[in-house]
Amino acid sequence: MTTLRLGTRRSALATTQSGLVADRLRAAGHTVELVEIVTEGDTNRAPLASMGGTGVFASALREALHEGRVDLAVHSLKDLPTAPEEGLVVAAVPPREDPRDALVARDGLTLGELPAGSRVGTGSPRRRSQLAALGLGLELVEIRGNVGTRLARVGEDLDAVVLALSGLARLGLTEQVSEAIDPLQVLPAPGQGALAVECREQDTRVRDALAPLDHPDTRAAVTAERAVLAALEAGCSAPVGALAEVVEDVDGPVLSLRAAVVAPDGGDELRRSLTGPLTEADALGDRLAQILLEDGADEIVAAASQTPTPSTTTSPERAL
Ligand SMILES: NCc1[nH]cc(CCC(=O)O)c1CC(=O)O
Repeated sequence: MTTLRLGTRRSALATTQSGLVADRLRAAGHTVELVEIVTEGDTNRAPLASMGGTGVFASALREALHEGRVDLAVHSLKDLPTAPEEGLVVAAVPPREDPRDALVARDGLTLGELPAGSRVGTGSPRRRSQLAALGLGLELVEIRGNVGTRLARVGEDLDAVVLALSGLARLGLTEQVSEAIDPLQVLPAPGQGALAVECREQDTRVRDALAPLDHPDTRAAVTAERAVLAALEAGCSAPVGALAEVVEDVDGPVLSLRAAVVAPDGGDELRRSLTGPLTEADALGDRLAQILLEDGADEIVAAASQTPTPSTTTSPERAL
């Protein structure tokens, strides 16, 4: 059996995620070699939006796949642009980690316990707008950098940071989490907590090796979530949250899909939900997006794309 060359970014999270996939392939009898790929998202500290969004993480890995330098790549699914990439295929979507966002706050404070004026770091317009919409009077501060850099600022210049629980869980850092944020308050990014294992479309050897890693319930859920994003014509940096969960209905399992579109200052907020069969995940996401659009989501998305990200936003806690 020939070696499977797995392209990975070098951050702690990327190597952990790649290691998970490598372990599963090795357990199935394959030989796996990790190949490090440097992306602009890793070397450039500018806001992601100025580099074309989180797609910058995927593009260097995809280039390596196209050029045959690697045979597979593991992406955080939420960083993958929704448009399919010609010549490549997502051959496996492994079981999802917890999709929720996590609050890491000084003294273990929860969202409700953070006093007005607390400085909360997040680099994501989606988190920022939904946190602003809670009306807690938080000062939302733009941050970037890897998980370690963000966590180090808690108790220094920030009272708290919000990041993906899945990343912390994969790095074994959940003891630092003060609260897993309820999706009723902050809906996660489409695909958050899931991985996408990509390879060349024509490479049946690698496709066959990856097929057993696919988890159909996770694939259905992220398909519905990404369909919402695609139909809203919103990118990964848009203030759009979506979460699909497989729930038991009287006739068996169904997909329960929720989505939110929230203006950058938290003032305008649309939340809608739908339930449908797992086999029609794509259509379900598309229908939910149409409902959001009928109710004005396009205006919120358009306004958000014209609003430059300020370095801080203060959520409107109104005085009496
Ligand atoms: N945009 C950065 C990014 N891309 C993927 C993850 C990890 C979360 C995941 O597993 O989806 C993170 C970090 C974060 O959002 O805190």
